Amino acid sequence: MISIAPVITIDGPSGSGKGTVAGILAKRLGWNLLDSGALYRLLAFAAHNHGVDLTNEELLKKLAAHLDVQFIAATDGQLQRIILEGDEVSDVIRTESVGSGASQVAALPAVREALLQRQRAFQEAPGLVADGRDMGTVVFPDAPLKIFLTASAEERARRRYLQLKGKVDGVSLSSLLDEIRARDERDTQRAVAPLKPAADAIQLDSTELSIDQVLERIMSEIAIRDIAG
Ligand SMILES: Nc1ncnc2c1ncn2[C@@H]1O[C@H](COP(=O)(O)OP(=O)(O)OP(=O)(O)O)[C@@H](O)[C@H]1O
Ligand SMILES: Nc1ccn([C@H]2C[C@H](O)[C@@H](COP(=O)(O)O)O2)c(=O)n1
Repeated sequence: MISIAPVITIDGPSGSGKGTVAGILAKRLGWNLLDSGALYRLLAFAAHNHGVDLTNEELLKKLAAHLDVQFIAATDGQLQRIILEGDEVSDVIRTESVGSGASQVAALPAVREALLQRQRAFQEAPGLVADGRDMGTVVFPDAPLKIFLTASAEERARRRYLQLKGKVDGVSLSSLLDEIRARDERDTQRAVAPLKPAADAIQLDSTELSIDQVLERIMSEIAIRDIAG
């Protein structure tokens, strides 16, 4: 009998806490992790390095298909590391400008198609926690547990501000709020795989919840479904 590794999908807008929660959950369950947003960020970053325009769908499709990237799993006390063309880029791809570039290339159908199989290849035993925008709707439509994590734009900008303050020069709460709203607009309004909850997703608003409270809710959904052994 072929057994397919179970997938937990966590989709939602920027700053809702998907990446944080997915990382902790994967570690707790001992499962694999797919940070799908990192793939779009890596593509935007590589395009910039190679002088490829973010509207050139044909060249971006080729770049996406040949992206030389390695994800090194988190170890005790260390987050997952990301290597692009031999260089560690774990931090440099996290800026809001790379995020905005990622959101632009992610709107191109040929780019999404080129990255689809690469994302599905992360579905390996004993299981996968995948976070992004279309994990539950397009990439893993049969996942036994789908979470759609949200928070108000103001709270998400506040979280991002706290995250970047002291690390990045010139961050302001109001410009972060503008950038988050612009990214929400692009990610929800694009024609292909827009950000939206899957019909069978559990919607969780984390505006008033701590990270631990979000995890607790998800752990109880995992227990109800008995999907983590
Ligand atoms: N429930 C929460 N309460 C307070 N802070 C939170 C909560 N969830 C996440 N955070 C913090 O908010 C920031 C953004 O979280 P995270 O990067 O996980 O969001 P994200 O949804 O993955 O964003 P993106 O899609 O842009 O990568 C981090 O500093 C994280 O620690
Ligand atoms: N499954 C995904 C993941 C990400 N994107 C796009 C849209 C985001 O604005 C951008 C960066 O993602 P983040 O790292 O902030 O989660 O990438 C997407 O379209 N589909």
